[in-house]
Amino acid sequence: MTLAELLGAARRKLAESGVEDAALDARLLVEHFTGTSRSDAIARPDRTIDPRTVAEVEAALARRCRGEPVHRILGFREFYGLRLSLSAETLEPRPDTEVLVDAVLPFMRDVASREGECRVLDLGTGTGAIALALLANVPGAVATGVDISDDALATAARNAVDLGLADRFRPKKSDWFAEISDRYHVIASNPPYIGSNEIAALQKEVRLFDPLRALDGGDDGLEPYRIIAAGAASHLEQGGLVVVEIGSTQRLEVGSIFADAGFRLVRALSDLAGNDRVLVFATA
Ligand SMILES: C[S@@+](CC[C@H](N)C(=O)[O-])C[C@H]1O[C@@H](n2cnc3c(N)ncnc32)[C@H](O)[C@@H]1O
Repeated sequence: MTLAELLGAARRKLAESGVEDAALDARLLVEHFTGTSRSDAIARPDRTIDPRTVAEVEAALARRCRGEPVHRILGFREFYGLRLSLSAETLEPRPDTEVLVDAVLPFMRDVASREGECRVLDLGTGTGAIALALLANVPGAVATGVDISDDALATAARNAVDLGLADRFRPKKSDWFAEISDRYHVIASNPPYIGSNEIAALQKEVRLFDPLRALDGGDDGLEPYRIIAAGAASHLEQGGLVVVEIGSTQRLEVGSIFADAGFRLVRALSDLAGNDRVLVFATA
């Protein structure tokens, strides 16, 4: 089978199964398993693909047709220009979370240049996405990535090594602040924020393949914010910031949870679709 034939067959199979981005997903899977690039498809469409590789592509397409997200099949996803490995207990990092990184980078650069170091605590680090993106962009930063999942912490640690950031990243097992005693200039978190009874209604790509612990924010989806707001003041350096990702309908509720804990809202940012997505707080 040629590369062009394989690409065409993959596109058709995904489209017939109702996969939304059939052409893109087909290309990503074919390129990954054949070790080819976009330009190979143009410059060498007649290149022969061996039967074993075709079988690998077919197995990957079958997984995608059953609803498994394309990046789970690939085993990695790009976040803020960084290639992050995924594992069973890590959330697949989402482009919307890049807004959170943008929101605190200027503050972190200021702190690092003024004080020589900027310390970040990433609560619920998963793949390490937030912490590692911040470290990659602020050479004077150091980060502690907290998670309750050993699998996620192992993956975050591996990603830090792969990206050459391991000397500034400390993975730490903790139930939110329970094992944390230091103070930080930035406390960042993209916590689980879906209400427990809303999980069943999520798209199957999310419901079946993102870990429940990364999604479930308790009865009203706000429980982690209550814990983070309650513990933030005693873990924040003077003049520091708390930055959290929120669900698109949670701005007022999360705002009042932090206000009750003694914080004022400094900035609210929207995601790429214009939904409320990130809130930045400072002590009132
Ligand atoms: C929505 S995911 C965010 C992952 C990553 N920060 C990102 O933005 O892609 C939430 C993370 O919180 C972690 N988590 C859930 N409960 C926790 C707890 N009690 N203490 C610490 N981390 C927790 C989950 O394991 C998961 O990795």
